[in-house]
Parts: sequence; C-alpha cells; structure tokens
Amino acid sequence: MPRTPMIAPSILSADFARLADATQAVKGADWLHVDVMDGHFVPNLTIGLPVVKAVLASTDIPVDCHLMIDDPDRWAVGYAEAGAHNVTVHVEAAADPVKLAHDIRAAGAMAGLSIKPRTPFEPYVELLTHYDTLLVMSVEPGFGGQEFIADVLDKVRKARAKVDAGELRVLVEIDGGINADTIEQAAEAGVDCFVAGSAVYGAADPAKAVGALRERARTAMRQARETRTM
Ligand SMILES: O=C(CO)[C@@H](O)[C@H](O)COP(=O)(O)O
Repeated sequence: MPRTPMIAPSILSADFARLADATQAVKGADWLHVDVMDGHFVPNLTIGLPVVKAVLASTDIPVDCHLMIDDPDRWAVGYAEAGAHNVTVHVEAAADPVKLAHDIRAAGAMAGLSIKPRTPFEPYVELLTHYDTLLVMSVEPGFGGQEFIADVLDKVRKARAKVDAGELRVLVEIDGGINADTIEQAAEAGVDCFVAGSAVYGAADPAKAVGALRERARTAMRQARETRTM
C-alpha cells in the first residue's frame, strides 16, 4: 500500500498576532503543527496551553503539538485533554516515557516521541512500541528557518525499515528545514509526515505551498518505490 505524504504547517513561522488567520490560511493541510517551547529545554519561549486551546478552537485541522519543554510528564496530558490530535514529547526530557505515552493515549490523543538531531535512534526502538509517531528533528529545536541537517535521514531510513518489517507501528515525521529543495530526500528516506514552517508561511499562498510540497513528496515516494522494484 503506497504511503500518502502528510504536510503539517508549523505555525511558529506564522504571525502570532493573527493565529486564527494562520490556521485558515492552510486549508487542506493534514495536520497543524504547534511548537510549545519553554525557554529551558530549548533557547526560545513560545506559547502554552491557553493559546493552544485558542488554536484548537480556530480550526478543524488536527493539531499536532510538539512539546519542547522540560518535565513533559507534568504537562503533556493537558494538551491531549484539550483536544490535540497528536502530542509529542522529547525522549531527552521525559522521565517516564512509557507511562507518558500511556497517559497521552488515555486522554484521547496519539502519542509522539521526538529525538533531537544528535540523539540516536537505536536505543529507543523498544520504547517506540508504546508510541504512535516518531518525530525526527532535522534542525536543533528552538527556531524556524534553520538549515536542514541531512545526516538525520539515516535515522529515518532505520525507522522506515522497522515499520516496513512490522516491528514498529509509528508514523515517521520530520521537522526542520523542510522545503521544496529538501522534501524529496526526506520522502525517499521514508518520512510520512513533513513539518514545514517557513516554506509554508513564507509563501505568498500558504495553502498552495502545502499542495506543492505534498506533490513533490508524492512524486519522490513513487520514484523511490519504482527504483526498489526495478
Ligand atoms: O520545531 C521546530 C523548530 O524547533 C519547527 O517546527 C520549526 O517551526 C520548523 O520551521 P522551518 O524549519 O520549517 O522553518
């Protein structure tokens, strides 16, 4: 069954004074990616639960909450209870990631686990059996508009192989530096869901940019499939 690429615009690159307009501007997106940063786990401070609730109320697009915070064990369930579709925590920050995945799911959301660019994949394979999504960071978390770190695609390939072999059942997501020039290599490596901030909100027509990125990813996935079967 061919994979269908998903595009998740990151509102980090949108105008924070007009968030409802930003959610409306990406109609047709698969998920809306919302970066929660606490100024401790990452060197940037963004928004918390009250603003995420306002974003949730402004859109029907499933909200993908990426918690770049210390102590996600304390905060993550609140985002799931508020109605986020997927709540992602960092393996580098979670104290009890198995319990956390269970609690996020019990609160009605998918549970995501993220790894920073220098965090290896292999030690967390068993842990990922408790999760629904794996978010591979392709920039150091904290800011939009950074350059894509292509080395992380090795981790994507390893995760894809485990998923294709039936050893893991995670959706593979990538975040950071995804644009028209980088999305194809990420798609070929095995990504399912592509987070894109500046490439979407920096475009004159964000909804059109979402469609164009999806088409590029779809084409790259098809070509990768054809190459494998040749
Ligand atoms: O989590 C982050 C950054 O830490 C991302 O979600 C960024 O918002 C992606 O922005 P671009 O790299 O696509 O501009």
